[in-house]
Amino acid sequence: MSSTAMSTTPPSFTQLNDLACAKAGGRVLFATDDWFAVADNLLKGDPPQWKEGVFTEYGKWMDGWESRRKRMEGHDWCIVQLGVSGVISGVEVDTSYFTGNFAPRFSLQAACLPDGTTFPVRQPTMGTAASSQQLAAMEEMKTEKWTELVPMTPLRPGYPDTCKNYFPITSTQRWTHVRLNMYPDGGIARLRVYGIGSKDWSTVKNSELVDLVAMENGGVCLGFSNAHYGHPRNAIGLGRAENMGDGWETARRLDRPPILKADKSGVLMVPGCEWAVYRLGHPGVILKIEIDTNHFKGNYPDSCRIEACALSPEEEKAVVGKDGAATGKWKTLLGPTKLSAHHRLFLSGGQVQPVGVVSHVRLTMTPDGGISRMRLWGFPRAPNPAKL
Ligand SMILES: NC(=O)NC(NC(N)=O)C(=O)[O-]
Repeated sequence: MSSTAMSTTPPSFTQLNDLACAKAGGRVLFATDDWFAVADNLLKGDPPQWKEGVFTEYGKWMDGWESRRKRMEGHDWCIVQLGVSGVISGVEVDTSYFTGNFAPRFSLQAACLPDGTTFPVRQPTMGTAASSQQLAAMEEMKTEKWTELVPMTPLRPGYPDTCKNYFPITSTQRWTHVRLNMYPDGGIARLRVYGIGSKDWSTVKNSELVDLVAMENGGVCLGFSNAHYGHPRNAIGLGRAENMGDGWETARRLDRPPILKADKSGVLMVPGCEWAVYRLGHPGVILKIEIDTNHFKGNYPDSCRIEACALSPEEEKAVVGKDGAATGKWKTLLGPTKLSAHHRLFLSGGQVQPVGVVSHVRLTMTPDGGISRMRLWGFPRAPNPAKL
């Protein structure tokens, strides 16, 4: 089911979507002990912090999940409902700043629980632990449904060079929940569950417009030229971006001419651009596009364009990782389009080119900057116009 090999350089699965983060709707449903710091901190999107000399009523302030030193039988664990259910390719267990108090061992289980599965009401509160009634209620849940993805494995302490613990996962099943076990107790700063969302497309009607690239619908970023300030996977995240950090933002390109000039249509004449390639959650016909530069006010791109094509899995392998994801198959879906600051641009009709059924898109921004969201609404398969 899993490999327990740990590596220090981030493995490629960390480029996928974090299915558990709070931003994607991930939630802690149950934790055995929230004494020093509540389990909900595991799912925060921002990197863990250290606050020198800051203490709470219960102990040292810590940015993560930290249970008490156990003085009873058992071990600590929590249940996380994934924000987006899907196939998990790997996990990152970050022990940042937990040095004398990190969880020495952990394991990860997963389950695909039916909608409506209920858990005891959770009120995350420091200085508390699950009551015996709550623990008994959890026992009644058929916990044998949990499948082990990572067996009990040592973790390393939260020093800068040892805090990141990576574990690849080979299961190809769809999961809705994970259970994180700490043996016997201690602290973990962040849990990142990397993978690709999976949607039941059989329930989607031919005439239903769906954002085919959205993370929750199985879209994923496969490659990019630059993600200096923000990863392009953010552009397919849930809802509108919370702030500038929740978008795709590149560094300023250094090949921009010292004095900028524009063509007759006002598009800047610059040699370089930045790109990101996405696989759609389902091949389809794209009819409407939204490009949102929300929060990018002094750093929105001058323009963007989108190309699209249908790629087989073999063709995808050949394309991904290549400079500019070059393939002769790209067709223009959206020609060069001027963008503006902090603005939601909706495109349809004659602006969106009829390129047929496509499975992949390449979003290009010129010359650089930030795009907070890209939405590609379409039909998940070529519709029969007579039936619309
Ligand atoms: N100094 C500590 O961190 N002590 C304890 N933890 C917190 N957060 O206070 C502990 O015993 O693990």
